[in-house]
Amino acid sequence: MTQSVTAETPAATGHRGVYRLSPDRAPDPRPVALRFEDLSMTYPDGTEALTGIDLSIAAGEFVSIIGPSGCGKSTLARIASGLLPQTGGLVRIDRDHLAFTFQEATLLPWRRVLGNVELMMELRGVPAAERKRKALEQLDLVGLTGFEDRFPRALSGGMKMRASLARSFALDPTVFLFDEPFGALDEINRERLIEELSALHRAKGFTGFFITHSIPEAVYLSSRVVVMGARPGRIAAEYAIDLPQPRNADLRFDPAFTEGCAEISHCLRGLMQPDERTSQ
Ligand SMILES: Nc1ncnc2c1ncn2[C@@H]1O[C@H](COP(=O)(O)OP(=O)(O)OP(=O)(O)O)[C@@H](O)[C@H]1O
Repeated sequence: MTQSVTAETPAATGHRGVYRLSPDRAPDPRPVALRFEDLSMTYPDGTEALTGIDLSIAAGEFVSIIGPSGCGKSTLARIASGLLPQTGGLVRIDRDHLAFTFQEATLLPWRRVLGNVELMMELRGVPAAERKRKALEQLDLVGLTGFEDRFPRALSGGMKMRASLARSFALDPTVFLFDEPFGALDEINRERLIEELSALHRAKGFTGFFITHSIPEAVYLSSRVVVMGARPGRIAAEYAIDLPQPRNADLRFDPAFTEGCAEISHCLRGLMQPDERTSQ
């Protein structure tokens, strides 16, 4: 069982749990991997999706973004990925070592699993022998060894997402953007993939930027959870997730985990005023 915020927690380890961060706190001294500076986005039809987003993510951090539907989470991820140009402010990110996974696994149906995982390396000109070795290594990491020769249609939703993750990890990304990658999966598959992603983050040390609707998913994976308010999206609150690492399935039963989820849920509900709900 993991430690919780109780009297059992030895004083020497300090108070562990989920706590709200002050907007005036000192800047993180670690190198920055992703930064939004006074970022705003207004779509051509006049929809103001984001306003005044200031957010800095340090190298190796795993940060989740949570917020009401339509608050601009996907817009933020698409701007970070470079797929969508912002209309105001700046985004700083190294896109040479960037990977992203969105809700759909987007595998090529005419390529076998191995061919799909090799695809991005092929596009970057990685020699055949090296790409095969690397693809097999990534497939092993995501638990798909033995499925290399299958076509995507013969995979479950969870397996397709695993293959998609393997394809991205093959590029050794330093920054990985996720936009609700497990949203279409059933609960058990989802929990398993979250546990595996958390272990992969620890093993590989990339910087994670994770969009989700699920508070437990965000708390499980993250070192920090950012709560966005309804449109035009802005940052409403940030929480440090100071829970033990490595994380495992037991964490979900830890009082510090459930209390942290409840607090973030409370914050989110407070942001969803009736007029905001009807305007979404
Ligand atoms: N291409 C577009 N043109 C105009 N408005 C858009 C466009 N794409 C998104 N929007 C609007 O911008 C706002 C933010 O959308 P976005 O998809 O980023 O929100 P979200 O927080 O990811 O939503 P959800 O949680 O439901 O996926 C919404 O009001 C949406 O309708």
